[in-house]
Amino acid sequence: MSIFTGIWVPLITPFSHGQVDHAALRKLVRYYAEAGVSGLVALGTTGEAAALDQLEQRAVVATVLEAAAGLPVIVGLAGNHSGLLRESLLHFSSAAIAGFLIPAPYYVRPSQQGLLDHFSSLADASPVPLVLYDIPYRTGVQIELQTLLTLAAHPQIQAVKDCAGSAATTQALIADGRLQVLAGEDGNIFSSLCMGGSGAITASAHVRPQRFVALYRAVSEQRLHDARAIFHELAPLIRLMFAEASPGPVKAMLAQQGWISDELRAPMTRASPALRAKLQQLAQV
Ligand SMILES: O=C(O)C1=N[C@H](C(=O)O)C[C@H](O)C1
Repeated sequence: MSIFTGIWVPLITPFSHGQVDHAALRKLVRYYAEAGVSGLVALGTTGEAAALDQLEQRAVVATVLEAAAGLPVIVGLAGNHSGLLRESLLHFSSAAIAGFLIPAPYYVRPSQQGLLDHFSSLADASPVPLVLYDIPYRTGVQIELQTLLTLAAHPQIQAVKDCAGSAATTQALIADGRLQVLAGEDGNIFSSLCMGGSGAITASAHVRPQRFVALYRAVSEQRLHDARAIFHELAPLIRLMFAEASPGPVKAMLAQQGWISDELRAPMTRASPALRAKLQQLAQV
C-alpha cells in the first residue's frame, strides 16, 4: 500500500499585490499540518499553477516543502509539452517530494496509446511515484479505464485522482486494487471512501480541514452513522466551493477568515459579491 491515503489539500497559491504571498502560504501549510491532513498538493489546479511562471512554481514548491516539515507533498505537473514536462519532473525530483500529480496533456486530445506512452515515459524518468489525474472536463481527454489499468502495471504509477465522474470507473479501479483511488470530485468523497477509495484530494478541505479528516477517519473506522452525518454537514460547503470557477470561492472564504487576500490571477476571477454573501452566511452556521 502506498502513502496516497487520507485527506490531501491541493493548496491555493496566495497572492498579494500580484506577487506570490509566501508568508500566507507558510501559515496555511502549518494550519493544514496541524489539522491532521495526510498531505498537501502544490501546483494543482486549485493552486493556479498555469498562471505561475517557472521561477514562481519552483519558489512555491520550496516554500511548501519547508513549511510542511516532513508532511508529504505532491507536486502537480500539468502541461502539453512533453519536453518541458520532463524538464520540470527532473527538476522537482531532486527535492524531497512524495510524488507527482499528472493530468493528461490538455487541449491536444491524444489517443489512448498516446496517453499510455506519455505517462509511461514520465514514470520511467521519475524517481518518485506518480498519481494519475483523470479530469476530462478540464483536459479534453479521458484516461479510459483500460488505459488506467494498463498503467497500473508500472511500479512507479501508484494512485489516481479520480475526477472522471463515473461510479463504474471508480468501482472498477477500487476492485482492481493496484492503484490507490483518491476522490478528486469533492461531492463524491463519501461514496468513493465507502466503496473502498483510499482518500481524497479536495479543495473544499481548505475550509474546515479537521471535519474532512474526521470524515475520512469515520469511514476508515466503519462508523458509518458518524461519517454520513459529517458528510451531510460538509455538503453545503462543498457545493459553494464549486458554485463558481475554482479557486475563486475557496480564496474568498479564506480571505474572509483572514488567511489571505482575495486575489487571483487572470483569467481566473474572484467570487461574485452574491456568492461571497452566501459564504459569509455559511461561516456563521
Ligand atoms: O487542485 C486540484 O487538484 C483539484 N482539482 C479538482 C478540480 O480541478 O476541479 C477539484 C479538487 O477539489 C481539487
